[in-house]
Amino acid sequence: MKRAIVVGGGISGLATAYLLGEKARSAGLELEVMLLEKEKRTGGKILSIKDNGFLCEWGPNGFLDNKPQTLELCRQAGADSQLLRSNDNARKRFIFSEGVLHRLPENGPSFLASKLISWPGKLRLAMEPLIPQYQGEIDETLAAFGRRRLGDEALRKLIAPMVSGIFAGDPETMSLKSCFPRIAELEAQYGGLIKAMIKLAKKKKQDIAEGKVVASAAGPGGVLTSFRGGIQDLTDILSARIGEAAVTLDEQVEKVAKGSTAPYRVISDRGELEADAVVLATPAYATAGMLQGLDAGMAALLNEIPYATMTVVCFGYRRERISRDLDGFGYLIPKQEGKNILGTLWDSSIFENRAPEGHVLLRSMMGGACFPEYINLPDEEVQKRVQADLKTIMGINEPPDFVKIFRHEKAIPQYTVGHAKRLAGLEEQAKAHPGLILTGNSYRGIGLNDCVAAAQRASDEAIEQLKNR
Ligand SMILES: Cc1cc2nc3c(=O)[nH]c(=O)nc-3n(C[C@H](O)[C@H](O)[C@H](O)COP(=O)(O)OP(=O)(O)OC[C@H]3O[C@@H](n4cnc5c(N)ncnc54)[C@H](O)[C@@H]3O)c2cc1C
Repeated sequence: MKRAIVVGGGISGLATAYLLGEKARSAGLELEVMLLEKEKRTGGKILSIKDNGFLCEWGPNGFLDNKPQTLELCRQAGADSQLLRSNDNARKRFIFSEGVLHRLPENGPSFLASKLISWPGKLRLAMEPLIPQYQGEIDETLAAFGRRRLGDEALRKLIAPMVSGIFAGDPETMSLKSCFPRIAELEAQYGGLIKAMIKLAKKKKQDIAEGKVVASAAGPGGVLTSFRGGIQDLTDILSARIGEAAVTLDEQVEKVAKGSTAPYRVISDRGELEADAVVLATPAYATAGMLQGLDAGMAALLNEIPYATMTVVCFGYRRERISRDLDGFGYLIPKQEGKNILGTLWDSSIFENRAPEGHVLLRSMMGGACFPEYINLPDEEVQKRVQADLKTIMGINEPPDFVKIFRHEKAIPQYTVGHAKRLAGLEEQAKAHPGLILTGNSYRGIGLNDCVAAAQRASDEAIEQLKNR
């Protein structure tokens, strides 16, 4: 029997191990799949903590249903009946600018009526179709792209908060084509974003008229989806499907070397195992450590991928303590506003059952690539700063009734300028190691959907290699 070892039990590793087992079965391939995880639990960045009736997400709080990957995996693993869609009002998102929470406009008329962007800023945005298409060779930053196509104000108030909301990133360093490849493609294909929107809307209308199936996700980003027990249900279900015997916890892989009876030897703090295929679903810096001896060139490229820090601050309040409505998803804050937090998610408005009866749960994010030093603040200082910001932004004068603070020293990989070149280098060098596959959020997308899509590709590649061995 052949053996495949998956290292790392976050969503990427779990999805890869589960899919590998399923694909091997349907291909009639006799395969032992093993997953090694260094912590005493699976889930990686996914962890749903229940305390005093509150459900606090340590990392992600869901995935968007406008891409099919995670939904499809849930269906395949028999987890779809337990899915929980976010409330409809979670479509309403806000930006805090110049002392006011502005609703993020969703269409042309609401954009014109919004006071978020000034009239000169709106005029500059309206000129977008006249801006020539990018002809440069260099990997453009998100900031350069935003300034060039949409103007400085849109960059500050729309693009930068979005980049901090998704990547906890700094638009001045992040690569457009690596972070948002679709946007780069739209400019290349249609000559501009407004032109692309008009053409795509026309095509959608035509498709509907011709009776073709068209994605019907509510809102431009789809519907945020989780589980009643929190997003950890997803990784718990996958672990259970893979099977207790195949998942080893508390085992830290130290090295991947050439094997003697099989192509690879996986060396951990517990011993050694030989494998026909190895999938490393670990963060880039951890993968670099494992590959140092086998391929120093790959390790060097992996070490070039930086990570942003993040502090997640959960505050629970009795509902009557908050005078404003919490009808929405929450808000993001442009850096120029000089606040401590990057934004706040109104978690108990997004999903039911995130707070006990008569209470609300707010989750604020601090740090990111723009404020790396915040990770070192002690709890009392974090709480003081978040309270001060919530007072100015939401008018909450009282201290919270419930507090939980989580720190991620290496929260999210940053796809900075040069990321695509690094990936091309890794791909080239990986050709020397057939059956050694890298996956996870360090490469082609950090969303749960991206991790599951990458797991599909990794499991396909592993099956192909195993069949040919
Ligand atoms: C605060 C926060 C909020 C987020 N919000 C969202 C959201 O709402 N929606 C969304 O789609 N995405 C969100 N993301 C991104 C998403 O959570 C991650 O990209 C995704 O969970 C990463 O999964 P992964 O399996 O690739 O990596 P990880 O979850 O980091 O898993 C890697 C695993 O490898 C293990 N490991 C490391 N080294 C070793 C070793 N030597 N041996 C064995 N095991 C090892 C680790 O312990 C870990 O379990 C968020 C991220 C953060 C930090």
